[in-house]
Amino acid sequence: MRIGLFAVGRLKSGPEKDLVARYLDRFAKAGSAVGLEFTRVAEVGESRASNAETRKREEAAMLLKSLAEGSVLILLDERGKALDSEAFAKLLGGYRDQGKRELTIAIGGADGLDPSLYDRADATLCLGKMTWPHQLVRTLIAEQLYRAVTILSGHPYHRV
Ligand SMILES: C[S@@+](CC[C@H](N)C(=O)[O-])C[C@H]1O[C@@H](n2cnc3c(N)ncnc32)[C@H](O)[C@@H]1O
Repeated sequence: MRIGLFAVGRLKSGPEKDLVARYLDRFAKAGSAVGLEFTRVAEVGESRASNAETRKREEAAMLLKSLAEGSVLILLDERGKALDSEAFAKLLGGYRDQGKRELTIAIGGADGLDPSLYDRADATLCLGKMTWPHQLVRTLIAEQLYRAVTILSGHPYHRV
C-alpha cells in the first residue's frame, strides 16, 4: 500500500524538515518488508483568500484534486480519535490487508481542515489534545509512520 502526506503550508529548511526527511527515509527503507511504500508529501501553500471559510474550501479542493481514486483518507485533527502507536500500526496494516492501494494522511493549515472533508474521511485521528503547528505535526506523523513499520515488522525500535 502506498502512503502519502498532504499538507497545507510550506515547510522551510530547518530542523523540522530534517526530521521529517529522516523518518520518511527510514520508513521508505523499512516499509517494503511489510508491504508499505512512502510516495510523497504533497505540499500546498495556504490559500490567500480573505475569509477563513473560503481559504479552507480552496485548500480542501486542492486536497481532493491530489487524492488518488479510491485512496483511504486519514485527517489529522486535535479533535480526532486518539490511538496508541500499536493501534495506529494495526489500522495501517488493516487497510493494507484489505487490499487498499493508496492512503493519504492530511494535515491542515492555520485555519484547520474544511468541514466537507470529514464526510469523505475514513478516519480522523489526533496526536494528543493540544494544538500543534503544522510543521511539528509533520514531524510527529513521520515518526509514527516509521514506528508503525517497526511494529508491523517486529523491529525492536518500538518498546513499551
Ligand atoms: C495549527 S493547526 C490548525 C488549528 C485550527 N485552529 C483548527 O481548528 O484545526 C494545523 C493543523 O495541524 C494539525 N494538528 C494540530 N494539532 C494536532 C493534534 N493535536 N492532532 C492532530 N493533528 C493536529 C491539524 O491537521 C491542523 O489542521
